[in-house]
Amino acid sequence: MSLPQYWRTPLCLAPRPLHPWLTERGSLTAMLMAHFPEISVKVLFQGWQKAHLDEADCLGKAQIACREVLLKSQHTPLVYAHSITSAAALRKGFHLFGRTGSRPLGALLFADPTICRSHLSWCCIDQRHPLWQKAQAAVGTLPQKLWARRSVFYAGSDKLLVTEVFLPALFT
Ligand SMILES: C=C(O[C@@H]1C=C(C(=O)O)C=C[C@H]1O)C(=O)O
Repeated sequence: MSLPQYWRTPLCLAPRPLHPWLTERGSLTAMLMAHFPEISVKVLFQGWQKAHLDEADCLGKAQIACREVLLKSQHTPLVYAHSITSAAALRKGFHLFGRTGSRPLGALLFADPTICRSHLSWCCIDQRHPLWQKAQAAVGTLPQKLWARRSVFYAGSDKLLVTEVFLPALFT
């Protein structure tokens, strides 16, 4: 069992070039588009899976609907994103979640003024964390430590937990 990665890590411990990316409260996709050419979404997985250990407190331990993507600039991967919601939320507040396709999820979330967002939290993850393992499987060799952020989007009482892992092109 992997050790818990702490999502209350002080921002000052993150590499300074990552601070604007970690703290951006608007659409991360829009921010990437403003800094990199030809941003695209490569869908890696869209389906049902078990919540990770550090997600269970947000969405419980039942099977959850999951979307995993790479946000890329041309051939360069920039962000590995992992978004999860409940079966009930798929029928209600996040009914478009399963039909996003290669459109960025943010385009849907930030277009709906009724959807709210929690505070952002960040964490340094390593090879013990499933998201570090999935990012490496998707892009190949990665540094031993990566920084990730996460927040919860709310549609009424329905929750969508979005975690974004920042890849080396953004901090090296
Ligand atoms: C939430 C946003 O959407 C981005 C795109 C995602 C997707 O297409 O699955 C997931 C997380 C984000 O990196 C955003 O742009 O802020």
